[in-house]
Amino acid sequence: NPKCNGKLPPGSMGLPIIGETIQFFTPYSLYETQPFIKKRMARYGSVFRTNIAGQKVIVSTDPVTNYSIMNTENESLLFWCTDGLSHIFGNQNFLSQHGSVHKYLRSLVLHLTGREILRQKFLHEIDQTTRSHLHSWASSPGTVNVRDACAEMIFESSAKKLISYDESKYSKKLRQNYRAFKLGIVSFPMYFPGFAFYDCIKGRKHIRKVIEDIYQERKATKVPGHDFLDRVLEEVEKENAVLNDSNAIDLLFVLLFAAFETVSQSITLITKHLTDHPQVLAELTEEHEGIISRREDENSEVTWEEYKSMTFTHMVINEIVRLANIIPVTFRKVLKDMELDGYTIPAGWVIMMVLPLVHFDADKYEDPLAFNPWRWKGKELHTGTKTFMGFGGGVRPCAGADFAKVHLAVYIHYLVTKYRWSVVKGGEVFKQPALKFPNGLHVKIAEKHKI
Ligand code: HEM
Repeated sequence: NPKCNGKLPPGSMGLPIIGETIQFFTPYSLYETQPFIKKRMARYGSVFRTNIAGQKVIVSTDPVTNYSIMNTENESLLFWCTDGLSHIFGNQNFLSQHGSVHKYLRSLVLHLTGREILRQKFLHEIDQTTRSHLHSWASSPGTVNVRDACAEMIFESSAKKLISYDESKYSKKLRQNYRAFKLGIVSFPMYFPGFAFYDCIKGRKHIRKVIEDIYQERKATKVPGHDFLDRVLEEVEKENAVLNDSNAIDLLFVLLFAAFETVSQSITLITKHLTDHPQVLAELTEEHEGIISRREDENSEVTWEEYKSMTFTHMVINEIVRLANIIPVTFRKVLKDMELDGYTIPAGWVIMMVLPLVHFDADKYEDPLAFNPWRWKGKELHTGTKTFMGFGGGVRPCAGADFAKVHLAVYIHYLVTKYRWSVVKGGEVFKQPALKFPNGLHVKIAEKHKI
């Protein structure tokens, strides 16, 4: 029984050291509440204690409590990564910053992911990349594993915007290393060969080295890349700069990961769900063919006005984000003893909020496990609410939500208007609690006018 100056929430700390880590990482289906959480809620109620990966954790499942925690950042409670994640992302990474430093970094990140840059510059680039990748998928003689092909497409697009990375120039392939890295990101932090965390840290070292080389070369030569790195270097070189070489490289590292992994998983899920739900596909096709019919040139690029007009597309995106729960849990660190739902949470513990629960609550969403984009009709689509926290909410909502949505909307636009596809293999999805596609999603895809 851990020490506490009050009443600790009920629960079990499991085995010495590993606590309940094994139970927490037990796989489960995309369309169910994590059994680890469900069982303990039934036994202990909406707040309980546990030990995951050596970290003392309070699990908070009540959406109203979670919403209020997400709106709080003060001397008692701060946004936090677990110790394992801090090790991976760097101790001074963006996610672990607070107050004015966080505010400053967030506004810097919005130069990469905010609406203005998306409207002025990136929508055009995303359009070009998506068109060319879909065209090459359709031109390939065999099948395409959408899971890998999407990861490649989004990685290429994000790495270009961030650091003008050109895969052909470097022997240490960034994406390959991100693969090892991501497998260990939600794992027990055991730095020993054979453990996913070990590969993850090794992957991190390689990736960081590539980013560092690009960073140092740019800093020395001062030849602009017309990318986010130019902006970062401007900040590093300011007097009294908040950013230094080390945390600037960590920032690039975190953003590259956040940008490509979340978006490529969402695109894979969208492709899968459109295959399985012809009615949704039909309504999307109608929306996008309508957009094309209103253009002077039917082959022109997607414009910002068109993007904003894609109401049904945004309903589909919200529905995918609601069901996928790509960020299954988020953390806050308790700095001073605090009260939560009648219990005392001691300083040093971590609160783990399980945001997906509200997305599967039958009182909030009728038939919650069904993929039903029409449920979003007339509802708020772009802000976090007490019942929709797919992109977080409160004081630190997702900084990349618009960036992700533009990628997804442009992909949907070209997929449904120009291509037909069928799944030939794979498509299974499970959670652990990160999303896993064990057999990928292999499709045969062809341009409509060639069929
Ligand atoms: C479908 C795609 C995405 C989903 C579902 C998603 C979800 C989330 C969620 C739930 C949070 C809040 C975490 C918390 O409160 O603890 C968050 C934060 C964040 N996301 Fe995303 N995200 C997505 C895409 C992206 C992309 C593409 C980027 C960057 C290019 C990004 C960058 C960030 C950053 C920097 C934060 C921290 C914000 C802050 O602390 O102020 N995300 N995201």
